[in-house]
Amino acid sequence: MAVYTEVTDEDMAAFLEGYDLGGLLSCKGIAEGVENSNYLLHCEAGFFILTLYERRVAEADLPFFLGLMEHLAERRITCPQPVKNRKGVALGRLAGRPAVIVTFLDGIAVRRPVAQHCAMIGEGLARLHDAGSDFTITRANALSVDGWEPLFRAAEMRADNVLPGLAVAIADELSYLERHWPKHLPSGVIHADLFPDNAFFLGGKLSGVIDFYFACNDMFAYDIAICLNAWCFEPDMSFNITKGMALLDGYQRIRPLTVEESEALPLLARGAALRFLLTRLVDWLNVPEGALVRPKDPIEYVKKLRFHQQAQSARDYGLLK
Ligand SMILES: Nc1ncnc2c1ncn2[C@@H]1O[C@H](COP(=O)(O)OP(=O)(O)O)[C@@H](O)[C@H]1O
Ligand SMILES: N[C@@H](CCOP(=O)(O)O)C(=O)O
Repeated sequence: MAVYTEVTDEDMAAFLEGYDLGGLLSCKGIAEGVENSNYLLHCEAGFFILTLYERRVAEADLPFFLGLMEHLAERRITCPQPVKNRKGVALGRLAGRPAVIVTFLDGIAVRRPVAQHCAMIGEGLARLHDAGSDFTITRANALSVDGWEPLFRAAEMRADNVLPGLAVAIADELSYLERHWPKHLPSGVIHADLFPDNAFFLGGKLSGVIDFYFACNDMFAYDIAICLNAWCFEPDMSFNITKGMALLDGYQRIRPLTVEESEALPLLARGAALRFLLTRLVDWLNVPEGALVRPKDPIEYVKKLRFHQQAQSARDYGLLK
């Protein structure tokens, strides 16, 4: 359960007084997520999500995230919308943290995606990339290759307690990726965390996308690589090429990949696996005392990384052309 910051009833009531949402009927800490503190608010005006931004979200980046959600919604991407208070401002402060209320999205996040979900997520991702093309605020990816070394240093001394030999394996991979990371692939606004828990489905269709707090400007194909990692492995950590094919086909129905993007896919998949391995490792080793959170398993991403390290080409992910 991700609640790092508790909010007193008095503080909550004072905060909500600034909004036109009617009385608070109930407020529950949300069991999913690992990054921020989230509460489900039931107000007289309906259901809302209250997010208190925690350690990985820089307050200066909030105009990018909130502006992006508004921009995407104007281009028919269903995503949460920041709710403005009576002064017309969405970003507030609660219990010492930056805080925002967003609209609640209906839909179900699938626990065990099948190929059809992967096809829809591929298509949805490409639509999101297109919709972001005229968004004018930019944000560098703080968790791209330059951000991995500091994460590794924060976990290096204790990495072998999680898995013997892990520190050396990460150091070697980091050094390889730093030398080979591509620089000139097509780029734009990417979601950067489009995992199954951040995509909702309703009536057999992708109904909405949430959690834009890693969104940034980076390579489109890197976002695809993140999704291949998150959506196309089986619980035994074998890669399901049928799901990979579905995701890549779905994406290319909207935005075909360039030859350079296809060729870079195995390398980008390695980078994406290392990125999530590192944040999970750091979080696994540093659960804040008293926080209600279930940290995610870093070893899952060690296994995914091993698959990518032996991949020869994009064909190993189901890319046929
Ligand atoms: N706008 C929303 N509508 C409906 N549910 C939401 C919304 N935002 C968050 N949630 C719920 O809260 C959970 C945690 O949100 P998420 O943004 O993933 O947290 P974190 O910032 O910690 O990654 C989600 O898995 C989902 O169940
Ligand atoms: N997707 C990340 C963790 C952060 O995302 P959240 O949406 O689950 O809070 C991972 O799986 O490592």
